[in-house]
Amino acid sequence: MAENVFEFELEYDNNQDQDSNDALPEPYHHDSPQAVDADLAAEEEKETVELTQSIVNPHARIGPEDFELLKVLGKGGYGKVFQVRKLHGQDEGKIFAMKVLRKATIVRSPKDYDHTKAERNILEAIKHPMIADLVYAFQTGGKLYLILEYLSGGELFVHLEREGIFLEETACFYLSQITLALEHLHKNGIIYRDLKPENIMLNAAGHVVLTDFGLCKESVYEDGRTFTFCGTIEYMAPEVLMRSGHGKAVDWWSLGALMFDMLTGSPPFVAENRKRTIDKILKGKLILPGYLTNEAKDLIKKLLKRLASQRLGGAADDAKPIKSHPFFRHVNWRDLVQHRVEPPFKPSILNEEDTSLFDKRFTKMTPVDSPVDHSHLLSESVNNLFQGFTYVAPSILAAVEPDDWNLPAALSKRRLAAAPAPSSHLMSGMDEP
Ligand SMILES: Nc1ncnc2c1ncn2[C@@H]1O[C@H](COP(=O)(O)OP(=O)(O)OP(=O)(O)O)[C@@H](O)[C@H]1O
Repeated sequence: MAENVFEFELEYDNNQDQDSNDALPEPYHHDSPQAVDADLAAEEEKETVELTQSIVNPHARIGPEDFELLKVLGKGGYGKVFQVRKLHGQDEGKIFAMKVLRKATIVRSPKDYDHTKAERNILEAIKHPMIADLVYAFQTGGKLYLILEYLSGGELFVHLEREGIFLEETACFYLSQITLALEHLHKNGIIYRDLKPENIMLNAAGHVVLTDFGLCKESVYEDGRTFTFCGTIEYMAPEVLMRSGHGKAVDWWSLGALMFDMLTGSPPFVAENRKRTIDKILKGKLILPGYLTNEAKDLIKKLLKRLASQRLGGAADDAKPIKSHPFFRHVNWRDLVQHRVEPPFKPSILNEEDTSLFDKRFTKMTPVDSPVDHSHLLSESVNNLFQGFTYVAPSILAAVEPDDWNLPAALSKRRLAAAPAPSSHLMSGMDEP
């Protein structure tokens, strides 16, 4: 493929980008009284359910003593994620992912879902083949431990980084599975909100599974670093960045940003710093490379409409028009949800414990060579974290030295790649929407 195929400019140009259909109207400014009113109105309609041990496993007595900590898998904005093995009772020997948070709440909009069906159990609302299964939860030492299905295929975007970009057919498979997961959450009144590459994982067979489920999380980090926008912002909808009150359509914007990323190699609006990235998301011109098919261009344009009311998926029928868009014309949605469609590639893993597809900075921490008591070396907070666990792998002890615990989440290569495009000229064959 020609070298310059992927070179294109996403230059922010104040003079050209004010497409009147697409510019955000003034009342969307986050300091405006209208925006505040919208936020308050939205808050009033919300129902919040805090995830607790009694909600997730009301009948089983589960605690840290039931798990062995094997590896660190990753670190998000809110806490670390470990690979664990269940030691006793049901699921004995099975591998899970364990996420440590201070607190997690699921926020639902009651007006959006069918109460008779969904209100029975919040867990039903988040159960779906394309959403990580929450199997157990327990609380101890002021922390919440969520035991989730272990997704050994790693982050989808690790595979994308390896490939550079995906063929449209490949992207179509992943995007359609993500669409199904979002549609399910929306039907249950839940907005995912934080759709971004790091949250899209693959299971052992290569099917998409979203981690989280619109959780509102509280960080385990103790220095108050919990900002709304502490992580990746490149995939966030304009109305999220403007804090102007937002609905389900925010997830469809993120889907559009992911689609753009999968097909071109970087998110649609990137700049050298967060402020300029936000500026571009709010006002920058969307430039689509000419090698995309018309169907792909059309869907991206319709998902990246700045006004949520004009965005595909922004109406009451939510995912319906997205699923019937020509880009997805070959998708058999029924087969897809039942995992009856062969994934584009199968992750190469040896067994269910395999962590080779995870970031080695986490999984290959220098092992501490003797199983001695390291507690005197660890800070009180780290000590508390491991209290009660039957076994903590030496590599985990090495991985959570107090200094490291406070480091910001490691930047993925892809997020680093979300730097400004160096070229200052438009490549040939570029289309403008
Ligand atoms: N169920 C899982 N199975 C395997 N690995 C997982 C699982 N959940 C999360 N991880 C790994 O841990 C990393 C951090 O998780 P995650 O992004 O969900 O954390 P977080 O604290 O919720 O942060 P954020 O909200 O910033 O994404 C993921 O990028 C992934 O590599």
